[in-house]
Amino acid sequence: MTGVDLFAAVPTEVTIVEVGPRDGLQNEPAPVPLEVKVALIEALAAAGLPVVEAGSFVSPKWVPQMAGSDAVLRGIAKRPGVRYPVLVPNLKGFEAAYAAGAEEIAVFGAASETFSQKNINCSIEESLERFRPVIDKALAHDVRVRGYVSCVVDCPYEGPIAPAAVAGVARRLFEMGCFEISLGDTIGTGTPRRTAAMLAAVMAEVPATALAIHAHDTYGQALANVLTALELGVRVVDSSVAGLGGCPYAKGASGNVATEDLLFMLDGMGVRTGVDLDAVIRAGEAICGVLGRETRSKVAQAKRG
Ligand SMILES: CC(C)(COP(=O)([O-])OP(=O)([O-])OC[C@H]1O[C@@H](n2cnc3c(N)ncnc32)[C@H](O)[C@@H]1OP(=O)([O-])[O-])[C@@H](O)C(=O)NCCC(=O)NCCSC(=O)C[C@@](C)(O)CC(=O)[O-]
Repeated sequence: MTGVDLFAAVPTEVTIVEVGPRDGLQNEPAPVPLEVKVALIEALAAAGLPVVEAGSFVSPKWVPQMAGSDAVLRGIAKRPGVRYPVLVPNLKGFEAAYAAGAEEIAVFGAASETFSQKNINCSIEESLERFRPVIDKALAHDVRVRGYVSCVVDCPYEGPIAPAAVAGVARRLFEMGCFEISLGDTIGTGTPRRTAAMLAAVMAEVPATALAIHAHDTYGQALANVLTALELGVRVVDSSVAGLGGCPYAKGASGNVATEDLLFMLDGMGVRTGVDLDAVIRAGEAICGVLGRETRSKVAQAKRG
């Protein structure tokens, strides 16, 4: 095997999208104070993370943890060159996000009908029709739009999801003007071969350069799935500091791959990210201290000794 580089296709540079302050904190049982959210976002940006998801402009009746995202967005001392996207489900959310200074938003759909109903109270088709004016308005105001697709491998209600269904939703969002499509393995049941099959179907519709992988680590498969995506040409990876999170509408789902663990793998493979692992570990310790919980990052645990 000497001379064969198994990882020749892995990009030399990867962009990490830190989703902990949104995907992580949306799932906390107790509300997290504004100043804690602001401090977390600022610490993550200071660690070199180029994209830090800062909140969600959704109904506070549905996700009370994300109430006050306008104050968060206004409260953070924004660093030049760092992006602070927020989730937006409809025009009402866009108006509020734009008024709070959002320069990037993310609309979020699903490849599963039942998950779409449970998460955003409408069918996949209705959601796409709802996103269209949001995307149009955002682009008219020079606001970039990312698109999420949930349940790209399995749905907590329907079971396996056909790769073609994922590809169809991803293509529609891309055609509507999303610059990037983040593919969410919401309940973390994907394994590398299934992830690769899903990606192959999506890549027939959307270029790899416009894709991100969003892997929850519920079954310990996240890093393997991320590496699979990188080998197939994906260059953007979502992750969550301390592995915080889950989805309120996917019972039992745990957090994304921990940013610390992702960084340890990428650093070890010589892939550039521009992110300081030790600074992320400190940010993770700080938020876990406030939340009164143990980090889910194996690297943070190991380094603590
Ligand atoms: C989409 C809706 C609003 C539909 O919810 P609905 O009940 O069908 O909406 P509605 O238009 O009938 O409005 C109901 C009430 O909500 C209000 N409302 C309506 N819109 C907004 C808004 N934007 N901001 C604030 N308030 C809003 C609206 O004003 C009204 O208030 P009322 O008259 O009853 O007082 C609701 O289902 C919702 O907010 N869902 C959000 C669910 C969510 O945030 N899920 C977690 C994020 S997705 C995720 O985590 C997965 C991901 C992205 O990480 C990837 C992965 O891992 O798979």
